[in-house]
Amino acid sequence: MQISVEKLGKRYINEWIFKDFNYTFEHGKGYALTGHNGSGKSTLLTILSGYHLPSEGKITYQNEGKIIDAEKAFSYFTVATPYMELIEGFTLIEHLDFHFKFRDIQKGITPQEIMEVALLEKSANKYVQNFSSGMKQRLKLALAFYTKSDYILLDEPTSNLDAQGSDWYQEEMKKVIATNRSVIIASNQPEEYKAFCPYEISLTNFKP
Ligand SMILES: Nc1ncnc2c1ncn2[C@@H]1O[C@H](COP(=O)(O)OP(=O)(O)OP(=O)(O)O)[C@@H](O)[C@H]1O
Repeated sequence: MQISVEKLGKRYINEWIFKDFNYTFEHGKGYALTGHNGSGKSTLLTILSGYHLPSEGKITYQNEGKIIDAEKAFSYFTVATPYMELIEGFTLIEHLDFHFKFRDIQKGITPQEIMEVALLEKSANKYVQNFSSGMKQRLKLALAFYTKSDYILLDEPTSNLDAQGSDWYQEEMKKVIATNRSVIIASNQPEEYKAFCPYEISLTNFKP
């Protein structure tokens, strides 16, 4: 899928966060959204995935030359962001069973394998609300990596991860890149994106 963004702007009350943002995101490429705290990286991710509306401008989603309705574009994305809520009242296995009912998962991947990949196999029957923040982050990332999607959107992906978790992220991202999907990573930590995102977009440049 290609995402074309024209004259995009977001304003909260009287403050423009960014304005006149024009860009085309191509299939199979890696993009980093950088910029100072508050420059709008997370906000732009939420707008690209259709979770929030822009204040002005236009986003066009196209797949193999065909326009995709904005309302249907969400199925082309997986996200691991702070605004993506896990279902706290489910155990891990219940959460995965629920997720598998609603989204297409990468071929041949089972709930058990997601647990193993996310280093959570000992927590199958633990309630998600009792997970540590690092465990929640690994679960979010594993769901984003192993659910079928054209675009993976990540917001500060290694926040809450320890050294082992950060190494795990690096290894999983290498596999993601090899599958020819697009990734867009909002981050100010070069180690989270440098190896995977040849294209860097600084939102600081779009502050009016
Ligand atoms: N719902 C909201 N209402 C008002 N202002 C908001 C809202 N959401 C975000 N903002 C403001 O928009 C600006 C951009 O926030 P955003 O979280 O997108 O920045 P960021 O670049 O991701 O920051 P950080 O690097 O700190 O994560 C900030 O000034 C923030 O206070």
